[in-house]
Amino acid sequence: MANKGLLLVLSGPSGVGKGTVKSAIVKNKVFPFEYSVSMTTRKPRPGEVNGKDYYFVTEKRFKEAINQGELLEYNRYVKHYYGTPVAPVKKMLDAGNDVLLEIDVNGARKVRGKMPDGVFIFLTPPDLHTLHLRLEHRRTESEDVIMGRIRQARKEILVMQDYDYAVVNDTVANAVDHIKAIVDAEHVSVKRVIDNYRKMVRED
Ligand SMILES: Nc1ncnc2c1ncn2[C@@H]1O[C@H](COP(=O)(O)OP(=O)(O)OP(=O)(O)O)[C@@H](O)[C@H]1O
Ligand SMILES: Nc1nc2c(ncn2[C@@H]2O[C@H](COP(=O)(O)O)[C@@H](O)[C@H]2O)c(=O)[nH]1
Repeated sequence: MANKGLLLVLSGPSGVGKGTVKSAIVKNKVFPFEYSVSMTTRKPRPGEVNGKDYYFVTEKRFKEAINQGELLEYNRYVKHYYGTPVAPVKKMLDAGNDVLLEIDVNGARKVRGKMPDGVFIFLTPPDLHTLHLRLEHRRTESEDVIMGRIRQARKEILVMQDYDYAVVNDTVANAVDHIKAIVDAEHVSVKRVIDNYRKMVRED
């Protein structure tokens, strides 16, 4: 059986650039990974595709997913629910693929509790003013929602200490380079090599 893939949890405040950095990694083929598509009750933004960016569902369906134990974690974030379907994540990891979760800090804390072997990366803005500007320039939320997200960001930045790595997204190229270095190092961490060795011996 294949060695298990790495669970990569990329978290950080809304607007810091998680999606942009993830897309740059994919576009430039920096390293291979499978993306965990989240479920949400928010409405799709222009250009977002159901099943690719998110599974866009009703609140009724989301609550059913919670009750059926379909989610690894979920959170209510500024008026909407977001959650990670557990089955595809486990399947992709078991197949030996690295899996990337792009989730908020509350969700990341819950994943840490369930899957402590994950690699937890906090993407941070150079400063809060820059974060505010990025959310404004993105033009996907009203000023009201942006203010809610900035208020949330002030709290979120304080939990950076619970992460394994902090990466400043000053430029996308820098952030991508740092994340690549982290993933490369994690692949050869002694803990991971020993875990895989033990698995190999058990299967022998
Ligand atoms: N390094 C950067 N320099 C300048 N602008 C950036 C940088 N990274 C991202 N941006 C811009 O900031 C905005 C927010 O980025 P993005 O949507 O990727 O954030 P996010 O963290 O995924 O947000 P959310 O959590 O709300 O989905 C986008 O308009 C993006 O183009
Ligand atoms: N706890 C979770 N948070 C998630 C998940 N998917 C996305 N997110 C985070 O929600 C906010 C808002 O996202 P947006 O797409 O509306 O801008 C952002 O911080 C995302 O990272 C999830 O499955 N679980």
